[in-house]
Amino acid sequence: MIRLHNVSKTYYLKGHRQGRSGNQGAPPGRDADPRVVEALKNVDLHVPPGQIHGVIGLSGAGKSTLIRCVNLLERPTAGTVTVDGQELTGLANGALNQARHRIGMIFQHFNLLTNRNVFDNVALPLELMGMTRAAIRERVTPLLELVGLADKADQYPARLSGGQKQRVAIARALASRPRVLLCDEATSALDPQTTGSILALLRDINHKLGLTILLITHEMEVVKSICHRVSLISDGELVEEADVGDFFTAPRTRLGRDFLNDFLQLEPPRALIERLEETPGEHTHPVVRLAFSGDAVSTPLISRLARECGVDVSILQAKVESIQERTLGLMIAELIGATSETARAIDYLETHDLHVEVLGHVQRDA
Ligand SMILES: Nc1ncnc2c1ncn2[C@@H]1O[C@H](COP(=O)(O)OP(=O)(O)OP(=O)(O)O)[C@@H](O)[C@H]1O
Repeated sequence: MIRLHNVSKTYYLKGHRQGRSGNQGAPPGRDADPRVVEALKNVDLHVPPGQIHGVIGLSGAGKSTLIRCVNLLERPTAGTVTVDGQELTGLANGALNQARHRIGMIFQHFNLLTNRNVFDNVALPLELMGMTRAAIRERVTPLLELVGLADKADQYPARLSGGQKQRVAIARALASRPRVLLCDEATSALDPQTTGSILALLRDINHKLGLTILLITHEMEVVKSICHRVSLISDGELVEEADVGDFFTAPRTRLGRDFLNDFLQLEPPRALIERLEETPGEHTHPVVRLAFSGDAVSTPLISRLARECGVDVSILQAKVESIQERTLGLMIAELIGATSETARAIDYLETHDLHVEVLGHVQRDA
């Protein structure tokens, strides 16, 4: 439904004269011109119909640029953008405006018109499309019901809460019956409870209307609550992409692990971190992070480790998370035993579908 192929976006800041700096396209490094910002670098992204896809990254990573390239609010410097089978990067302005009717967008700060009431805010895109007042009413009324604001049609934005404003923005984004909804940090200005209700609404819309949703966020809670798939962006590049359950079980990049550890607050105690050594020694035992889902959650693996591998397990931290339909167990533990026994224990865990990450090794008698 959404396909970005080799998309790059470079901003040339004031003072830079394109084509004369001599380092256009130069790899970033000591000679890179600070007036040239490579906000996106060769991004490939595919979001199939009906998927909720989250892009997460730190501030300045390129999230906003990425989502704005999808409806060409920002025109990519290179690469192609295809939405619903139509290559937008190849369209002239008139055709692009038509194509944009199939792409709704919501923003962090809602972007409502303060001098229009709720009904008229939602009606605006339809007015611009030239629809009659009667047809507009027929379209807007059920949308206000869908977002739970049927009784607020005559209110002005100033008298609405943040969550209600975002509901109006969602109804407005849906007015032209888009196939795709882009969400630019849509819950970042909302408190946790309101965030939850807006995410539930987005999930509901995805389900009821089969709408494909691409969202950008810096909040793992958003990814955990509604995304099917997640991409990580760092310094303009997509560095990791995974199903959300797999990402929470075993992120593949350092950035992914940092996001996850920050979110889960599942780190070994500080005193232990200070004693962790990277390589095993003669008298060390491993400290591991275990992630398990499915049947493994309810299997008494820890007692079996003791019985079958002769290894004692000292649990330092543990939690169970629900990632949509999936239950995920996470644990930080020391495996105490002889080197050959702890190695066998790790093998045993891996063959029982646990993801094992060795965080380091500590001296046995320390
Ligand atoms: N219009 C612009 N002109 C010049 N540079 C820009 C422009 N927009 C973004 N940038 C730069 O591009 C890079 C990516 O910015 P972008 O806003 O896409 O990141 P982000 O991940 O959305 O960050 P945040 O979460 O803080 O909004 C940054 O270095 C930013 O300074």
